[in-house]
Amino acid sequence: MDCLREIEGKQAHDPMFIEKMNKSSKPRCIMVPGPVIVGAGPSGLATAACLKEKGVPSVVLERSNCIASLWQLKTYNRLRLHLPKQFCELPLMGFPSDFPTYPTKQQFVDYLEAYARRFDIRPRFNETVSQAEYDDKLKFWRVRSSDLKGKKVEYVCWWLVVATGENAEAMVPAIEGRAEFDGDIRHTSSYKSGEEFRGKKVLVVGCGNSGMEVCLDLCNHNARPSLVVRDTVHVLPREMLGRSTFGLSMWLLRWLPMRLVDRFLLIVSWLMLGDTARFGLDRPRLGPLELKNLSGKTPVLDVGTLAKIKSGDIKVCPSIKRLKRYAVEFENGKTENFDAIILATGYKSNVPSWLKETNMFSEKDGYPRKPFPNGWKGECGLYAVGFTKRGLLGTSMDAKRIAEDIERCWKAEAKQGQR
Ligand SMILES: Cc1cc2nc3c(=O)[nH]c(=O)nc-3n(C[C@H](O)[C@H](O)[C@H](O)COP(=O)(O)OP(=O)(O)OC[C@H]3O[C@@H](n4cnc5c(N)ncnc54)[C@H](O)[C@@H]3O)c2cc1C
Ligand SMILES: NC(=O)C1=CN([C@@H]2O[C@H](COP(=O)(O)OP(=O)(O)OC[C@H]3O[C@@H](n4cnc5c(N)ncnc54)[C@H](OP(=O)(O)O)[C@@H]3O)[C@@H](O)[C@H]2O)C=CC1
Ligand SMILES: O=C(O)C(=O)Cc1c[nH]c2ccccc12
Repeated sequence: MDCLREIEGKQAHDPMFIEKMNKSSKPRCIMVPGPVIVGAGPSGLATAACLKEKGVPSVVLERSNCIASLWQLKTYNRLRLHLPKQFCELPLMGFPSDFPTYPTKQQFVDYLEAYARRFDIRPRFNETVSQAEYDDKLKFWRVRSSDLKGKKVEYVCWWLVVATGENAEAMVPAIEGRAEFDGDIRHTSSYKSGEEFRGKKVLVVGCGNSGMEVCLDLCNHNARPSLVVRDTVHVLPREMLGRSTFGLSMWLLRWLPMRLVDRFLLIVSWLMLGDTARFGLDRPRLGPLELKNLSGKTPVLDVGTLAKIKSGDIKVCPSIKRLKRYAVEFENGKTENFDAIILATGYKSNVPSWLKETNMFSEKDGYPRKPFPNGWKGECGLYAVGFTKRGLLGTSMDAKRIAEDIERCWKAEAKQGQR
């Protein structure tokens, strides 16, 4: 017996054994009276704040070690909001009045930190949700998370709010010959500044807002960027007629049909930017707002990149065929040398990797199946915030609706409890 006790005592101090026990033993179970919110980005914070204001407590789980990890850890230094601040504020607390129209990334992060403090939202950091499943017998959600050491916890709750975002994972395309290329290849989510590419020839793949702005940043740091454009794209000036293009569009949409507003945007863009097709940027057949509405594809809001394309500082290239040691062969048969490649190829949702549910969320793209504005609510207490392809404005709408809906059930439960 003493011998067993001695082994037990030694094991209690053996990190290898503790690690093994943590991994193999049953997860600790925590009953949560209110909803569990997965993700502490703007969407998770907005939902937690709206719930808090209605007296509903929640638990926020975040895989990273900070709030708004997309903004703090995965964006480049020169980033600013590209919609004016009044279209990007979260419910219940506006931006400080001394913020500029287009706040910098740091200002936006400061605002979110202040927002979390104001509503006393304290996410559980370094907890990655690996599985969430509805228990049909018990009528509860079971949400499993694991921390950095592999220690598992199971949260049991009535409501589950998915706030993991449209940008949860980088989209990295398979490119033939990738292993052969000897230069640096990275996604925009790990690009900070053109400083480290000074003097280098860099190929930027993808011409969404990230790709266009990274090219400009590279130019400003005396690197030599080329841009792969494989499809059509709408480039609009960020401002027109002394107003933000986005604000002006929203205002015009109150009076005019979308097609007419699109026509207007295209005429003004043509007057301000010229014919973008002349520089290798063909426009889609549908107008910018109609395309955004139908497919979710965001128009590029130009902050100076187009001028650099016109001046020849940024070269436009076709799709990549394959990579070689220090060169890229393009679909048109031409080969050119490059020191580095930056993939500005976008992001994807990670919901299908952890949520065991397929009625509300599509397994294909990890977005709610129901189109806007009905995608926020599923069955059995399941909700989605921030999957509308409408930026922070969409987040605010979802968060308010979700909090109202949960509040109704919460109050009904409380009444039943009193009886
Ligand atoms: C470069 C860039 C600029 C943008 N600029 C604008 C803009 O100007 N205006 C605008 O309206 N929108 C903009 N957007 C859109 C963007 O989607 C929103 O700004 C916003 O970040 C969305 O918030 P979110 O909380 O839904 O998602 P995120 O900010 O991505 O937050 C989701 C959180 O969930 C966490 N998470 C993911 N999976 C798990 C898991 N399994 N377990 C636990 N936690 C998890 C992530 O770590 C992350 O912190 C921009 C996006 C990008 C990429
Ligand atoms: N200042 C701001 O506020 C900024 C906002 N954003 C926002 O962040 C979100 C993500 O933007 P972003 O990172 O640009 O991603 P996007 O998804 O908007 O753009 C990705 C681009 O990459 C292209 N692409 C994808 N795969 C390939 C490939 N294999 N070869 C060539 N091209 C490819 C796509 O082309 P195709 O269309 O043909 O698929 C598309 O043009 C958007 O909502 C955007 O508006 C981003 C940066 C700045
Ligand atoms: O940054 C984004 O992509 C957003 O989701 C917000 C946004 C930018 N430009 C737009 C045009 C129409 C609707 C939303 C946006």
